[in-house]
Amino acid sequence: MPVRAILTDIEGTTSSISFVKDVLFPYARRALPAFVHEHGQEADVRRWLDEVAVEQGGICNDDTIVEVLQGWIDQDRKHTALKALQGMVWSAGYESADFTAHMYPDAAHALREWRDAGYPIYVYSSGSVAAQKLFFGHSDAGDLTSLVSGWFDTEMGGKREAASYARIAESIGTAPGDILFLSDVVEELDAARQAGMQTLLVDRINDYPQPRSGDAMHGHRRIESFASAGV
Ligand SMILES: CSCCC(=O)C(=O)COP(=O)(O)O
Ligand SMILES: [Mg+2]
Repeated sequence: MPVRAILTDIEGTTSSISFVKDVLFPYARRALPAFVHEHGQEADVRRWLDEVAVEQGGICNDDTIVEVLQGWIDQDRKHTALKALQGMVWSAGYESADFTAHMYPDAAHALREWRDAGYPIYVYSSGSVAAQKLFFGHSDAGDLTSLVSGWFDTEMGGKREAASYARIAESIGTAPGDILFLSDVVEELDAARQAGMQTLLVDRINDYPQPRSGDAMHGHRRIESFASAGV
């Protein structure tokens, strides 16, 4: 089937899970208390803190909200409010050059090649759109934001729900069957395939030392590098 557009996940796909778990999450965990203290009354921050407070049964203390958020970081919850706040916190880390975002060289190379060949590239990650832009803008391979035609986060819906992929296809104006989605998570690929997209399972051997095979692949073609995508 021809491919007309590429949609990619970030963590575990273009970039290592360990960078997110060992650098980004601890940074956000440490920086959250001071960030909420300094910016908690700004409308775009308050909005998310209030959402957490209401969801937790009406907490009225910011320190408690911070503890809830830190617990969610420890559990790797893909909650839209947490992801929005994490993006704001990481901004300071990237800007002060505390770290750059990990990007596999094969991913950066393929994204450039695909873009040069005329394929529009889109990103769909649980990280907020702002966090995705920071990530691609401060990657090990330099600023890659100009390669990306559009960014999608969980405001489109959960990554394991077929409806989210249908919404993304509609938003970019391309038939689902012409879109190739790359991810390390089989359940995300199942949802994308249910919406009609083509899929590739990315097994980064640093992240997945036990390569998925047989039944664990759910019939998705498996690659270990973007160089083998065959686009
Ligand atoms: C791009 S922001 C940092 C990663 C992150 O917070 C996250 O939850 C990534 O999830 P993904 O959907 O890219 O696997
Ligand atoms: Mg992933």
